[in-house]
Amino acid sequence: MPMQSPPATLVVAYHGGRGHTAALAAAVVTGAETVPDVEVREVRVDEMTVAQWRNLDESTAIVFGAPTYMGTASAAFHTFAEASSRRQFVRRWQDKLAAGFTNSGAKAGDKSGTLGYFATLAAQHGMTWINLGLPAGWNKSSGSEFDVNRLGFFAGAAAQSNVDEGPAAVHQADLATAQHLGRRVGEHARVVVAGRQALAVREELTR
Ligand SMILES: Cc1cc2nc3c(=O)[nH]c(=O)nc-3n(C[C@H](O)[C@H](O)[C@H](O)COP(=O)(O)O)c2cc1C
Repeated sequence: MPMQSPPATLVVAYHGGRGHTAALAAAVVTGAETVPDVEVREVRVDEMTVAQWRNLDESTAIVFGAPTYMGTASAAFHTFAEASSRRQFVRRWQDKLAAGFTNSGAKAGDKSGTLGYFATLAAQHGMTWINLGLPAGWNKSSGSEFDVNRLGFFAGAAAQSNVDEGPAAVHQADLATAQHLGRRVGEHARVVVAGRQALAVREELTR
């Protein structure tokens, strides 16, 4: 008889400055919500409560997000990351899945610094990094700025928003890329939960 796995839980933990990164966070949530058996939450890392820390502690996957400021994640995100060291000391986030997304004003804008920082944070916690899993878009004559992964990042989802426009102008290709990341992490989280449960049952049966 097929076994019902408990739901996986995915938390999008982000700092949004003027709203562009928040729009991307919403897109990650939308993508993750398309995956069955995955519960999705969003927390703003500059407004953490005890309950939200608990959400992170109990999650299967955490997707980190922040605007790129001065070539790295925003200071508010770094404050959250430093606060997470209490979890790191006791390996509380060990073996969770992790991924990341960022927005910047320039097309490149040193966003790799931010995505690389997220991956390092994940590694310090012993988390497993999920990359974007998409080829580069907009890199051939038949391509366009509306290609998914139009900016050609691989470590995570990267977006560019003009500094003189509001969050409503976040590029639709970047929103689609963020949705893809949410779906991808959700799918991996679901597999991890189902796999762990199957292993536990097998070990129980062979005891
Ligand atoms: C303090 C500060 C530093 C910034 N540094 C960068 C940068 O290094 N690279 C870049 O392309 N844009 C930079 N920007 C532009 C922001 O990345 C961009 O406005 C931001 O991602 C918008 O997202 P938000 O609305 O979530 O803040 C910077 C903006 C600020 C305020």
